Amino acid sequence: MSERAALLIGNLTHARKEWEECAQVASKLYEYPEGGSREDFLSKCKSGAFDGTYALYRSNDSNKVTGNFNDELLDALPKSLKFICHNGAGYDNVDIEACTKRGISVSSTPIAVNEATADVAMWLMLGALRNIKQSYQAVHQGKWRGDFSLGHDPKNKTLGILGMGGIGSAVAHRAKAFGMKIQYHNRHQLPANEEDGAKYVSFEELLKTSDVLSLNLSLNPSTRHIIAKPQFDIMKDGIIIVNTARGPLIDEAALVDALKNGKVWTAGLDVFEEEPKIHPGLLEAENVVLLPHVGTATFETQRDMELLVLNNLKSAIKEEKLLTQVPEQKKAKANI
Ligand SMILES: O=CC(=O)O
Repeated sequence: MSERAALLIGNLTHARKEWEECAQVASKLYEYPEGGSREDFLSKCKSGAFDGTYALYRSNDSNKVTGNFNDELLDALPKSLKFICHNGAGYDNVDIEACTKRGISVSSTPIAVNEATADVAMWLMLGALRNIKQSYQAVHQGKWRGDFSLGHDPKNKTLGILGMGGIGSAVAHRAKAFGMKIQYHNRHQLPANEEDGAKYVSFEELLKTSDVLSLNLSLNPSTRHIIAKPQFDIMKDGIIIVNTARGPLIDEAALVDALKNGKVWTAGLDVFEEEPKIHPGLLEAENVVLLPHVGTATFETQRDMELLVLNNLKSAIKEEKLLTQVPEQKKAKANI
């Protein structure tokens, strides 16, 4: 077997020991910890510092350092690279088509993220239903209830889920326990046994008839700004928007307008169009609940995600296949 080294880009917090154990299957372990820069990373790659790398682990936060995995970066990586194991359910910062063209397989971390992200979606949904920001701020400012107004119950409200994958289904499961009626839209209807009573509707019907809309789909060129002014225009007046998926799914400026003119009653957001920058209209708005992209930020989930990435890495080195390869590549398998 030719050399099969592994490269860790970014930090591992919960599964350090398991990473070190990868030395049993990899011919060598390289590390490029956080703290560098894209320029530095590219020059190390070009100088041969990671030669022989066959599979790499890419932490989600390392994107801040290396930037997106695009043509430029893929060209600089060692030619021996065959597998990219990305830590994150979303992988919009990896150019999958460019990887496929080079014969590089990519995995992400679905499943491991489902429960924690769905918990945060419910937290934001309940917060938005109660328009919690006003009373939360008032009590912290010593104003007791302040300019208090009543919220809404989830019970009997129609929750529209855009993207009924693992996270969407976990949101549906939780929302049902709160008495919500669930409808969803996907490119394809799920088999009846996976719908768990949720109603499949068209995208337009979802927008027109939902009281609360939860975004649980991935970001790609065809879903960027899937929610913009024309979509807000046909929604019910007073709809509530929850986004725990990716910020650029929503045209943030259009959301700010819709919050101002009352089309959207409140919103609960964990993700933003230009993270970590947040549209000033959202920061100022009294009717939004904001979190700084912490959907998967629990000890248990972070560890599960790290372990899943490492299991992908080990499977790549030992068996030349990934456990959770991204779906686009499964379709384009012929090219890999
Ligand atoms: O946003 C978090 C993830 O993609 O896992």
